[in-house]
Amino acid sequence: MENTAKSESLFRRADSLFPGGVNSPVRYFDPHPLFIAGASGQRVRDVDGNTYTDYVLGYGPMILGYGDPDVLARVQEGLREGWFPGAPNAEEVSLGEMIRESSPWVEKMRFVNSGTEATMHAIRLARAYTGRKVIVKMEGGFHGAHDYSLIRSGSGSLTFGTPSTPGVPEEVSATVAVASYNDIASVEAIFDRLGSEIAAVITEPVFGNVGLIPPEPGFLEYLRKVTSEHGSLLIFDEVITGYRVEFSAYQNVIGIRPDLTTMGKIIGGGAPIGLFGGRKEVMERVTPSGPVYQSGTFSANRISMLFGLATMEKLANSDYGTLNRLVKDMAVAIREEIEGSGKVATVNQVGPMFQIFFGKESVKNYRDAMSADRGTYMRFFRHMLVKGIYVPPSQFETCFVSFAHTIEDTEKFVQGFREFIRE
Ligand SMILES: Cc1ncc(COP(=O)(O)O)c(C=O)c1O
Ligand SMILES: NCC(=O)CCC(=O)O
Repeated sequence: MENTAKSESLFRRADSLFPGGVNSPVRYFDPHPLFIAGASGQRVRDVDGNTYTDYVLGYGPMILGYGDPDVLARVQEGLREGWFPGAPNAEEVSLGEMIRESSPWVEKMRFVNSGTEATMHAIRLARAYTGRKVIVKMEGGFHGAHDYSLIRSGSGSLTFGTPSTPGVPEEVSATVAVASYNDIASVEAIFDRLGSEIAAVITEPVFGNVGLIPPEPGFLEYLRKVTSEHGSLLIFDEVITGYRVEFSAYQNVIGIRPDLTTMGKIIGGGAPIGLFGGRKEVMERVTPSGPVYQSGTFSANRISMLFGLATMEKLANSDYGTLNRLVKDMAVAIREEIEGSGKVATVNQVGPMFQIFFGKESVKNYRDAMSADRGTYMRFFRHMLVKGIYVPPSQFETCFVSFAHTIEDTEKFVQGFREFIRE
């Protein structure tokens, strides 16, 4: 790393305030995280003045890059009217309409403040609607940090070695059955045993919290079929994938209709947001139109709605095809570097998301990801940081590319990778 004395000093203060010195565990890395002072386009600048081309993008929301002038102007204009929470506003209607027009299977929705809230409420709603208790989730699937889903979960809960965290009552964990992503037989076995008790299957359509893993052909189709046959709901957690690959939820890219969808990240343009939505008859069970309680002081607050609206309006006119091609070409170049080096590694890529795994020929499920060489990944992370490139400080996150990234950026990334893999 370059000189990071100011980050180090801030971390010392932070460490006395926050557990582990951070306000979310995924931000931590040894010996201390970088404190970011500013960000513009595809780059972030730390408090010591070092700049990095960023492939973290705030863990996903910043698909336009940072400080987009059109978003900023729109939000500044809107904020002149104030930033009141706790009352309906015109912006929530416009954003909701925009989402339903571009993701029509989200017939009715509710805005919340995070992806965690979104999946928590979606799960409760599925249980209420079906009158059943059991939730099926995928091993390594991450749906936020609440009790219902922190069971053999991904992201920071893997990185920090607490796959089933202390503090979750056994009674809650006992209502969750864990299957394997991309493994139809593992889902089938659970339905054979518990079919009539299963309220819902929840999964990320593209796995993004054990690194990145695309769905194998037929897997998501099978989830749709088996849930329909058993009267269970299918929940797609699109907190990462919503509006990532095209201007729509990923469900429309693959043509599979879930009963409920959760979103977050991009639809709030970098301000706190979450959404759960889906079939009208299911969503109408939510208070006040139905009995399933859900509320929030800051839900659909005007700041998040303004950021979301400005970002989504811009995304509606953005060329996802070019972005996806840029990242696909980058993945091809990385693959060539791996082959040329004679080393064992692989890269998974879907649209503007990718992740590299060392020591594996291919990564198709959670077990593959877990057996990748995490030590080498962390050495790669540090190597790239020295080159001025910031990738997530964990094997179990996904690299994101924004509309602000250029071919020069991706070439520089590939060059950094080449130096590392040949070393
Ligand atoms: C798929 C998925 N679901 C849910 C969440 C939780 O979202 P949040 O961090 O906004 O609570 C995340 C990421 O954090 C995620 O990747
Ligand atoms: N992929 C996991 C996340 O994006 C979580 C971010 C956080 O908890 O800070």
